[in-house]
Amino acid sequence: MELHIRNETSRLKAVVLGTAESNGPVPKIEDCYDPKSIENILAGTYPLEDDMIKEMDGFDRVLKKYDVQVFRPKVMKDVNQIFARDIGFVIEDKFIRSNILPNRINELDAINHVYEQIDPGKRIIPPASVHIEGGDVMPWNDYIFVGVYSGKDYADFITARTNMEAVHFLTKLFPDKRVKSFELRKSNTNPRENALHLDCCFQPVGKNKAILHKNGFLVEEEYQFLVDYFGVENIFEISKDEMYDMNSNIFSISESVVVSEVGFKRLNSWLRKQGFTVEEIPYAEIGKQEGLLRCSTLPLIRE
Ligand SMILES: NC(=[NH2+])NCCC[C@H](N)C(=O)O
Repeated sequence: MELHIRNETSRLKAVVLGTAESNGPVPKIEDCYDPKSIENILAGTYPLEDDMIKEMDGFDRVLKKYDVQVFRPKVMKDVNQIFARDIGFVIEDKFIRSNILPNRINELDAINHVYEQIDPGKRIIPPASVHIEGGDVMPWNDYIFVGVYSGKDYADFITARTNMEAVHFLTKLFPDKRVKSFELRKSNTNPRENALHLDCCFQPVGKNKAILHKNGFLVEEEYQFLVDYFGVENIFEISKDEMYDMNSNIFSISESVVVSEVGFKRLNSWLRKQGFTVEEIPYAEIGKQEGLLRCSTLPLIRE
């Protein structure tokens, strides 16, 4: 397989889509690794496997409608394998294995059938000191945008998944790219104050537009860099509640086609006004685990 990913929006050819099958029983609070799952468990609203399978089937259908080759992970018993995004990622022709949260380590083996099709010389395994998850990594042409948390209390945050070592690692691995990091706001307890990954508060769409949530960023100048880079007229700024609902986590099939959640009324109407084709699907049950459409995918080949 010839991998090729240069950005977030070029025409998608092949992707891994996670699976909600055998997602396991409702987790114990102490086994959760994001505050939104905890909130839903406490409220008795944690999503049912059947509902999540239906949502992911709907996503699969849209991808296939656009002739995208869709790989699925091998189903592992009682393992949450919905968020394929985080277990590895592709930049240019390289597949980088994530050093993911130890709670999620089993998820990696499930895509061995894909991994084995990749030229061994293009498989990258970062050293153990590099903490990195695909949700924090966004190739954007000459840039690689990376969400990080570098506070001294990093180890206290199960919601902090990517460290500065990861930024240095990517800088060395891609000497021709500009690696730009963004400090993200973390909370283990309040999902409205937690940018779990960079794609929970930012995502480029189309050729030159972006969805953005200011409060997800800890450093004002870093947020401002994105506003200046895309231009304020090309930015769709989302509210705290919209970030909580994961509006920045839609998914691009191409520069003109996006998959979005059916409830994202304000965002979807903005996207249509900008000329996008918006494929709306229900995905709010998956959203209760603090991940959405981008998080469920691991793009392998874009044009
Ligand atoms: N790329 C993402 N934003 N992924 C979301 C992952 C959500 C999952 N509950 C976790 O905490 O790991």
